Amino acid sequence: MSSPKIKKTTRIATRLDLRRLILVLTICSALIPFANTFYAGYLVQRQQLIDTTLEGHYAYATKLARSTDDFLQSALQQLDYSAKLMAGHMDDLHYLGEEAARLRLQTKSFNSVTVIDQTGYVLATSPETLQIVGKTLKSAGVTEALQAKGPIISQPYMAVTDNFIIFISQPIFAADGQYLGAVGGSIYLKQESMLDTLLGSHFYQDGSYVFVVDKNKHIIYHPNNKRVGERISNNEAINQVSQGESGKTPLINSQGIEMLAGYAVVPSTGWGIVAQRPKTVTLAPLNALMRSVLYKTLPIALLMLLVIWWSARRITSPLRQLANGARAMDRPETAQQIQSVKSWYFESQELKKAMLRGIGLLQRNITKLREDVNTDPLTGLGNRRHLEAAITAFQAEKMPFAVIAIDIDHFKKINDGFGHDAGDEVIRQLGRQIREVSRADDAPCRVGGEEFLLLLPAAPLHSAAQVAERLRALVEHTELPTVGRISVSLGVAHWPDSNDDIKTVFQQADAMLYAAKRAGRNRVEVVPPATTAR
Ligand SMILES: Nc1nc2c(ncn2[C@@H]2O[C@H](COP(=O)(O)OP(=O)(O)OP(=O)(O)O)[C@@H](O)[C@H]2O)c(=O)[nH]1
Repeated sequence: MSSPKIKKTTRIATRLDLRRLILVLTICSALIPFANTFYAGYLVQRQQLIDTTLEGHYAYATKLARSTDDFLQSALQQLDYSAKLMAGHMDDLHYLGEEAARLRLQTKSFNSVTVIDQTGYVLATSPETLQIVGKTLKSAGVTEALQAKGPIISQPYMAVTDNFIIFISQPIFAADGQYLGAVGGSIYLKQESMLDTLLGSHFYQDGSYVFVVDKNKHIIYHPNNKRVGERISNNEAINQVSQGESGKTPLINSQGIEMLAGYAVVPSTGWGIVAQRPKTVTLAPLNALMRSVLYKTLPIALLMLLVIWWSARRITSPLRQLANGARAMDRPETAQQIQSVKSWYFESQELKKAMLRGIGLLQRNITKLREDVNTDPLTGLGNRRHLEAAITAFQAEKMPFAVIAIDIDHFKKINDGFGHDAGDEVIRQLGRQIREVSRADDAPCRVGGEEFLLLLPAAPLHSAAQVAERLRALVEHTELPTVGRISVSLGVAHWPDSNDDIKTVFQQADAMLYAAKRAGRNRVEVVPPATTAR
């Protein structure tokens, strides 16, 4: 009884023949390393690209922080120079206006310039269109400047002119050191300003951009100036830079977009400059490159698969044919089929040879077995099964035949007098003699202990009677080593001449045999013509 496990294994083996197995193994051994190398290569290049981009943005943010710092220092120096000139002309409003205009137009550092006295009262402006001359300003920048009585760069705030600005100012002192007021330049954060020149001119067209935040995480510069003034708290780069840290990091920005950012602090103000680029934009060329590599290598990979599949077919084809042959080893035509298998390589040749040897052996054994089944082991003549097969064949072919029934006379005495082995030898000897008088087509059979039948196809009754007589005489005149001379009695009949019914013909032959016994043995009795049907 086969176990479920063996059944399952057989089912799998039936589904998975050698060709499929080789194909699966080839795909695994060729395509998986190929895919793995391809993917690993992609990952390495991707990481390199990310690292290079981060490094580049960090270097860029650092450079911009330094330029911005230089610009602010330079702006303070320009204001300081003007403050010294204005110190001697605080009551000359025309002069102050001229100097403010020169400062704004020549340096182009500021969107506007304002001169105030020590109370915040506006003495002069450029441009004059500001319309704040004569007003006392209380804005954050002005208040900070008046309190500091020194150079300041304000935090961004909403000015009286309704502009979101940064106010940079220098104090004005008289020659005797008396504080007279301040001259300040404003940078309008939501309009075109020096910051655009400084930061926006470096704006990449490849998706990279720069923005600037103050210490409180308010945007003070952004390429989209609608975002100026916005406070951003959930951005890693801004968090770092507002704590005075410079560096680089991948991050998800406030809009939920993955970015690669470099950031640096402007030392004089604590502002943070962030240069960043969307990750997808950074990786897009690499993805395109990998796609192109894939498209170019795919045909080669497919060709390789095809070659492997074809080779697998060539290798497995003889094995497959041999396996089919192995399933039908008992059929006579299998040897011919296996002989025609083209075994083009050593292993299949050896397999083929071994199978042919095996089939030869098997078929010899089968033939021998078939013969044994129909043969009497003592005499080598046919047995009762052989007799029946012969009768069936003659009947089918409508082949007339004669029957000779043969029995050894007084065989019991031979057995009793010389032993069973001697008796056996007598039976064997009679077998040989029956064969001696038979033709190749005749069917000599041993059907009982010392009873024999000889069927003679196509032999008429009188010919069979002659054969019977020849056998009788042969036995009678043969001297046997142990038992000496013996004799046999024989009865002869014919089908269909003696009777149409085969069974009756055999009974007639038997009856003739016993008639011979009764008549004194060592005789041949033939069915008399009166009992023949025709
Ligand atoms: N040695 C040997 N003896 C056998 C074999 N088969 C049957 N016998 C013996 O053959 C004998 C047949 O004896 P009977 O049938 O009485 O006939 P008979 O002695 O030959 O006498 P008749 O036939 O009347 O002449 C018996 O003693 C059987 O035991 C066999 O295969 N070998």
